[in-house]
Amino acid sequence: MNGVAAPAEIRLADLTVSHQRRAAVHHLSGRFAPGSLTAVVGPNGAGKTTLLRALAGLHRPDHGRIEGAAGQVALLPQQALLDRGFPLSCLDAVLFGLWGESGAFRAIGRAGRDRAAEALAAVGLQGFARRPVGSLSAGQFQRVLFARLLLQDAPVILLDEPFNALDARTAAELLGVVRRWHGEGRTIVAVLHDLELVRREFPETLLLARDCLGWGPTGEVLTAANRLRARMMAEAWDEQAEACAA
Ligand SMILES: Nc1ncnc2c1ncn2[C@@H]1O[C@H](COP(=O)(O)OP(=O)(O)OP(=O)(O)O)[C@@H](O)[C@H]1O
Repeated sequence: MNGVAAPAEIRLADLTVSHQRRAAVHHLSGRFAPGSLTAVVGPNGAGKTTLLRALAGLHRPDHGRIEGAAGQVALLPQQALLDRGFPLSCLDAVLFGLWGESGAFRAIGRAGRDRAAEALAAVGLQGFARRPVGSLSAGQFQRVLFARLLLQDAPVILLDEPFNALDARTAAELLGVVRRWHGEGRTIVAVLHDLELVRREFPETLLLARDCLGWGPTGEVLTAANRLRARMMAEAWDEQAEACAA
């Protein structure tokens, strides 16, 4: 990594995270080893996005603890959850990545703007600095969000459905960026639905169905029996059930 601190181990201890008192992640314990590359998979509503947001410090646990993540993490949010209607240039969108360094209301100097332009170029968006993000295709916008992660240069990178709805070329190029981050020793956690991709590229998998159904080497976790259990749990979810009191 370019002078970035090595990632610490991230430990989850009996973690429960809820929305409106309904548990989305339920008593989850385990660890992301430094430099590991982990896929988080599971049915719709399994708590995957909620877990990533909790790791990023955006959602407070109801119960249990997350250790080792504070100050280390950069998050790629799910594109479908972002509003692109506001007037913002690609360069400014990338510069948001420097907020942690500069503070929200401090001027960003020439060096920061140069780094943002370099990050745009690194994801194939030379000449896009002034383009409004609202005018971009889904693939171009995802490249902008990856450029922002490049600028953040964090030891731990959280990716929420990073390749969803992308053309094959963009997906392959952004996968190349993820491989490079992994090669640099960063810890990477990615929410994914494409199990072929997970089997091919991700050595570790966490299978979530609000409860943890498996966390370890991908081949051992993504068994037919575990996937069936995840589907059955999803079918049985009681959306009115409240978070357990423990
Ligand atoms: N802001 C919210 N307010 C209320 N409930 C929420 C909120 N966000 C998520 N939930 C609920 O929490 C549960 C887990 O949602 P989450 O988005 O974490 O699942 P997911 O595994 O990422 O799903 P998907 O694969 O569909 O993106 C779902 O039942 C969802 O409806």
